[in-house]
Amino acid sequence: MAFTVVDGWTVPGFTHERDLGGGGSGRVVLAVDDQTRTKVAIKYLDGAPRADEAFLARFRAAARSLSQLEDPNVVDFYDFVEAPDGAAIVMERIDGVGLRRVLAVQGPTGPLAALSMLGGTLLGLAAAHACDVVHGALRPSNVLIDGHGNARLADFATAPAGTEAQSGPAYAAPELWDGAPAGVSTDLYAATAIFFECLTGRPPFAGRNMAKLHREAPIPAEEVPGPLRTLITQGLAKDPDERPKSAADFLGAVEDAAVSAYGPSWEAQGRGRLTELSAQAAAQPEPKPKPARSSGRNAIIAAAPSAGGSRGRWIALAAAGLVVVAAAGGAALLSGGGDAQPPDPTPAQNSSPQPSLPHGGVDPAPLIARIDQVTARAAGARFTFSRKGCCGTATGRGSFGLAADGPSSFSMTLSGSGATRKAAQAVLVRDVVYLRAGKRWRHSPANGRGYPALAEQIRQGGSVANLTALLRSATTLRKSGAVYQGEAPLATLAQAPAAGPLYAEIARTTGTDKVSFAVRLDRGDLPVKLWIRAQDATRKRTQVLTTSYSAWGRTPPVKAPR
Ligand SMILES: Nc1ncnc2c1ncn2[C@@H]1O[C@H](COP(=O)(O)OP(=O)(O)OP(=O)(O)O)[C@@H](O)[C@H]1O
Repeated sequence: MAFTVVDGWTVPGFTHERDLGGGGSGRVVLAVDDQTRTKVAIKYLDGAPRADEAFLARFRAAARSLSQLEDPNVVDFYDFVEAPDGAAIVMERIDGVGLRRVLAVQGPTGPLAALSMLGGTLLGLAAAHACDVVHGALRPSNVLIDGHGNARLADFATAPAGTEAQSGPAYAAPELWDGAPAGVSTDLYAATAIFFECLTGRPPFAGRNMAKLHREAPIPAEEVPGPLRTLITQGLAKDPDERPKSAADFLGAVEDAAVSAYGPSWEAQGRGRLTELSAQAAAQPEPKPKPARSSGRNAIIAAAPSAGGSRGRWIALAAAGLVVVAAAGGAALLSGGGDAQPPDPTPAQNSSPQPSLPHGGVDPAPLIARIDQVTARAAGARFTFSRKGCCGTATGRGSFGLAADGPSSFSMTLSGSGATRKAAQAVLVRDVVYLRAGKRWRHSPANGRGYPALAEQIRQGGSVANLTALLRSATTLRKSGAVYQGEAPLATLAQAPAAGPLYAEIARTTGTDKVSFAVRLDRGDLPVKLWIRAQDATRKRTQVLTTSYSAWGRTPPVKAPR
C-alpha cells in the first residue's frame, strides 16, 4: 500500500505497511526491512525537534548509548537516520498497545495491573539509567504493553531539553517546570504519576496551571488503596531529594508493598490482568480524546475521601482482578496454547507453594532439558557479547560451536579495556587461545592474562552452558511470554563448571551476592538474548552482561587455525 509520511521522505531500505499513530514530535509507522523482512516501527521526527540542531546533537549522542541498551522492558533502538529531508528513529516494533489507549478504553486498571506496569517501567528505567540514559518525557503513550502484558518503554531522550515539562505536563516533576534538566528523579516522578493514573483513571493533577499544581497541590495519595499510598507520596514528592534515589530502590519498595498487600504472586496476576486489558483495548475502536478537565477537579482531590470508601474500592478492584486472572489461566490450560504456563499459586488457588520450585513458580529442569536438546541439534550460532559497568568492560562478536564433551569453541573479534582496548581476532578451542598477529596466529593457554583471559571471559559469559547454569541456580524464576526472568546467588554460580571463574570475579569486584538475569527464547526454544545484572547494595558498582544469539545452525564449525 502506498504511504506518504511527513515531507514525503522515507527511510531507505524499508517498506511502509501502515500508520501506527502520532503525537507532537512526529508520526510512527509500521514498516518492513526490505532485506531481512523484519517488522520495525519508524518514528519520523517532525517540526520542532527536527529543526533544533542542539536537540539533534544531543540525540545523536544519546543514540549511541541507546543502541547499546538491551533490556526486556525497553523497546530496542535500532538506528537514528538523518537525511537532508528528514530524520527518523528505527526501533523494534511492539506487537501490543500503548498504555494511553488501555487507559482511554478501559479506565483504571486495578492495583495488580498497575503494580505490574510500574514494576516493568522501573526495570526498564533502571537499565536505561545504568547506561546514563534518562527518558526525559515519560507518559502513558511511551509505555507499550506487549501481548504478554509486559511494559516496554519507548521514546527515550526524544524531548528537546527544556521542553520536557510541556511534552508531558501531567507527568512532569515540579523541578522540570523550573527549567531543571530531566534526570533519574524526574523519570521516577513520571512513572509514579502514570501508576496513579492506572489506579484511579486520571493523572494526579489536572488544571490550567500545571506548574503550580505540581509544585504546590497536595499529593492525592488518599485516592489510591492504602497499602500503595506510600509509593505515591514517595514517587510524587515535590522535593526530588525525598523521592527514591534510584529506579532499583523504588522497585524494592514496590515489591515489598505488593507482596505484603497481594501476596507473592502479585506480579504474575498483575501481568495477566494487563494482558487482558490490553487485548480488550486493542479490539475496541480508539475513543475520542476527552476534553481537558477543569481546575475544579483539584478541589475534589484536596478534599480527601473517607478511608473506608477508598479501601472498599481497592478490595473490589483486587477481587475483580483475581477472578479475571483465574478465568484466563483456566482458559489457557484448557486450550493447551503454546504459551500456557503453570499457573502461579495464588492465595485463592493454592495456599501451600511448592518448595521445590524457585519463587515465581517456573520449574527450570524441563526448560534446561529443552534448551540442551534444541541447541545440540543446531551445533552453533553467531553471537555478540558485551560486559559493561564498574569493573571492566569486554565486547565480543563472532560465532561459536557447541561440543558434546567440553567447552564450546569460539571464533570472535574482541576488545576490552586497558591493555586489551584494541580490537583483536581470537579463536578459542578447548583450553587454547589463538590470536591473530598479522597473517599468522599465535597460541597460548586460555588461562593466561590479557587477550587470552578476555577471550575466556567472553566464552564463559556468552556460552549456552552459562545460560543453563543461571537457570539451574535460580532462586526466583518466572516466565513472561518468551522471557524468563530470575535471580541466582553468586556463591552457587561461582561453582558452575562453565562459568564459575567469571562469577567469582563478578562477586569480588561488585561486592554483591546475587545476579538478576533474563533469557529470551525463540519459538523453538533457542536462546535469542541473555541479560545478566550484578549490583552492590550502594548501587555504585554495577555490571551488565548481554549476549545476543542468531543464525543457530547456520554457522560453519569453529576450528583451530593452522
Ligand atoms: N515501537 C513501537 N511499536 C509499536 N507501536 C508503537 C511503537 N512506538 C510507538 N508506537 C505507537 O505509535 C503511536 C504514536 O506514538 P508516538 O510516540 O508518536 O506517540 P506520542 O508519545 O503520543 O507522541 P509524541 O512522542 O510524538 O508526542 C502510539 O499509538 C504508539 O502506541
